Amino acid sequence: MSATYSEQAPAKINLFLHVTGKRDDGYHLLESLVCFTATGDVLSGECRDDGAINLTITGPMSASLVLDDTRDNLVVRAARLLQDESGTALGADLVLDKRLPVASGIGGGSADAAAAIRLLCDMWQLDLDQKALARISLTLGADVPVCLHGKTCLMSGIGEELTDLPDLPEIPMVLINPGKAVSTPEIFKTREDEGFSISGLWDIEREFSSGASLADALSDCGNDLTLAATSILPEICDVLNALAREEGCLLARMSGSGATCFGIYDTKEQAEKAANAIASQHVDWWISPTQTLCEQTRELSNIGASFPD
Ligand SMILES: C[C@@](CO)(OP(=O)(O)O)[C@H](O)COP(=O)(O)OP(=O)(O)OC[C@H]1O[C@@H](n2ccc(N)nc2=O)[C@H](O)[C@@H]1O
Ligand SMILES: Nc1ncnc2c1ncn2[C@@H]1O[C@H](COP(=O)(O)OP(=O)(O)O)[C@@H](O)[C@H]1O
Repeated sequence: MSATYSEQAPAKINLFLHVTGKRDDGYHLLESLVCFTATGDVLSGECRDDGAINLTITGPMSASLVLDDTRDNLVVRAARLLQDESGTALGADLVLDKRLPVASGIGGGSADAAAAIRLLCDMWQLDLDQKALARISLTLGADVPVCLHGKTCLMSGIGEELTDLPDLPEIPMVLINPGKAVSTPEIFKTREDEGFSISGLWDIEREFSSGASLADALSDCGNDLTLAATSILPEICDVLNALAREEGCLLARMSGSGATCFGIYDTKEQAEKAANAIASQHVDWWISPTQTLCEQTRELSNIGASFPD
């Protein structure tokens, strides 16, 4: 029996997201402080020697994806690109435990693609250089390079320029999605008439010892896609208000192109309490109390333990 490999696909959070320009090909230039959370999908797999790539999708959010052709799934696309690049004759039976809401601004599909790259490079013992991996990841989506990087960083360009930042402490958070997908291209199109933010505002050397000091610095920034997203899905305002009104909330903001929003809380207890209180009023919302991944917790999660449900 062949060994089972497993990789975690943590949700990506855009702590701030500024749109700083637009390229001739229509892609937008961004500047975003990105971190990752202990909430995420889990990808596992076994090696095949016939080159076939099979994907089974399980988990609470699998219904949003199982009806799609799995050939279009970012996990399978990542696997095919790695096969082409490396020339390997190996294949894989992959299982994606889908826990993150789909098309929700926390990069679930991108995180899965990045997890597939990590898992298959390990399983197939590929020795591809960083340049090849960066190229493959960007081909899969603008958010895939940062998910492959997997560490707190400042993301710029269209998503391919990554600057490491001092690690964040473990910050208590609540993630909420109102249960409705939003389309990233549509959000960018809707904000067409809005101007651009200035780049270079974030002090890349600044260190934060607590969620409070981070939230304070983040209050000078924002998410430039919020106006467009709330005009398409006004429920996002309800989510932001629900997060902000709970005790201990230091900041409530939308991630990416939405609709998932995050609240930063002073303590873990306050985050848990807020999540429970909001869940009792909104049974159809996806609500996840969590925390940011920092160096220490990331090392622990690499041991192979899966994310908490
Ligand atoms: C907005 C962000 C912020 O982190 O997050 P999400 O909302 O997806 O989580 C990302 O840039 C999304 O990255 P990703 O979802 O991989 O985007 P892609 O598949 O490459 O592009 C989808 C579409 O979004 C628009 N797009 C995306 C990225 C970018 N820098 N400029 C753009 O204009 C383009 O219209 C593109 O056709
Ligand atoms: N493994 C996957 N998980 C989620 N979405 C996927 C996956 N593979 C392909 N997709 C497609 O990618 C699109 C963006 O999904 P996702 O990455 O979840 O969005 P976002 O980056 O906004 O959180 C969806 O429309 C979905 O159909």
